[in-house]
Amino acid sequence: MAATSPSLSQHSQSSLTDSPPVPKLTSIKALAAELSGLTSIPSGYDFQTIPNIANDEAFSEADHESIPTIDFSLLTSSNSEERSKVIQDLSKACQDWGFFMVTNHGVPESMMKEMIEACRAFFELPDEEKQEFEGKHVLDPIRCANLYPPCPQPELAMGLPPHSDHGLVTLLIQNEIGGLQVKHQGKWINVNPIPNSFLANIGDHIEILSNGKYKSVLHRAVVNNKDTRISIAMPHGPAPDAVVSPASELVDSVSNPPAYKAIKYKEYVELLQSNKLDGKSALERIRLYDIK
Ligand SMILES: O=C(O)CCC(=O)C(=O)O
Ligand SMILES: [Fe+2]
Repeated sequence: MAATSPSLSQHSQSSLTDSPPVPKLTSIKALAAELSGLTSIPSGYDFQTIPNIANDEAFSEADHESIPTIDFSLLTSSNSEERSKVIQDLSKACQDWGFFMVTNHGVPESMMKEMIEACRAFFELPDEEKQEFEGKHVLDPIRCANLYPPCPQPELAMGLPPHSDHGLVTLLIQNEIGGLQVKHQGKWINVNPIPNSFLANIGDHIEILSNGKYKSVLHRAVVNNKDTRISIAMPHGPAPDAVVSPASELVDSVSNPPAYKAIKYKEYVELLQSNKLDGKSALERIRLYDIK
């Protein structure tokens, strides 16, 4: 798994897709200053004009549909029944949701808060200083910090457009402001941050390795008109030259043939970049047949 070193990227309430043209703003500070006097967003930031995001699918706020929670401490419980139950829950979460909250993980709450505050302080730095930390390539080991300032017309904007993560597993910490939504059974479900928890999600390469059993699920970040949201995503991927394919133990040529072509991780990322961030296009390209 890739280690992490700091490299921070900043998202705004604009969509990160490449069209239509947006006003040139170099930093979140510039953007926030620009927005403070505005009651509506500049037209180029209106995500409803972007074909991939327009005509949005159903959105659900139903309380009963929420991301599963895994109590990490139970994974090492001395009680084997408890252990086997949480392992089953974890497997089910990876199959049904591709996302789960992790509680009782042992990372001190104070450390998680400090990371969020360090991230907030980072975004206050002058642009020249921030640029020193920028990753040069998507495969540079990164810790990706996201800042979503308040937006005057949140219903028209998108903090981060729908995508799946390309690595193995991503761990995310966030401040207390919600905004992340996960696609589940055709609907966008709000993730309500549980204090002091990590959010884990399966990336494309676990979907490949598990032959489609564990799902790499679309997610996106929406914005609001009151509070600044901060999140730090820590992606973990295979080595760049590792060739990833469905695990031989999980396939058989008759009843469960491989559903994905083998591909080198770095070639996959290049494929992904050539297709832009519009959903699961790279995964679709190497899928050999439809899986449910
Ligand atoms: O800000 C968030 O909650 C989502 C971040 C994310 O999905 C990513 O960085 O890949
Ligand atoms: Fe993501």
